[in-house]
Amino acid sequence: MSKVPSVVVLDHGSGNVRSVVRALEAAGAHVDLTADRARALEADGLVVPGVGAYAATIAQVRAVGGHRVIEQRLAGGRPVMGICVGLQIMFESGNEHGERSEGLGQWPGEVTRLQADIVPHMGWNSIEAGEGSRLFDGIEDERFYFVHSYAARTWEMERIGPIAAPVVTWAQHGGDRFIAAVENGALTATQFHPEKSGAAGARLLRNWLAGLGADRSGAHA
Ligand SMILES: NC(=O)CC[C@H](N)C(=O)O
Repeated sequence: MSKVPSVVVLDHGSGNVRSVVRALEAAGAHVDLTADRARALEADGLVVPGVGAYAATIAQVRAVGGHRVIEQRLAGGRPVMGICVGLQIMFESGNEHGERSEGLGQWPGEVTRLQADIVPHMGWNSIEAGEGSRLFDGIEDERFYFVHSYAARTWEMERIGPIAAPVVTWAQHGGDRFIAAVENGALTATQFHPEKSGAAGARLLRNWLAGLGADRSGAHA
């Protein structure tokens, strides 16, 4: 019998986390909002949400030791999901208001300002799910809610030998194309807010939870 997946939402001082907690609970997870290292390592899944500036967010994540927890989880193939700035800090760096900040470097490339007449990109938008995506399985109306002025606008990570290439999902705003989601083994991230994206967002979170392999009882058939 598979148990209810346990998820830690990393409490690094960002706003908007309560809606992430509620959305994950509605999707069927037991959720803790904490920065406690042991609990963040032990949970079936770790979610790194974030709203606000890149520099402040990465500083907050480092201040609670989140960067070490993320590294340690990913080294052991334990799932992590980044949301909004939580996606952005997974890249090498971010450049907001002329301030360049070093990110966690899980993916090469820099997060830069959207090149569009209307910024921030705020509202519902469609996405082009990457081939082989599991995150968007079963989601017919692929429209999600975005609130951002910066984005990863290029994908520089090539396939590395037998290692499967990450699945990258794109979106467009004002003629500018940017990364809307990445599925890279244990690391998943969305630029949009699944917790604000209605039924599509709820299904996406259920899809992510389903992949957590919550049954860690060892009683594999
Ligand atoms: N929603 C946000 O906090 C936006 C995150 C980031 N500062 C951006 O503008 O892209």
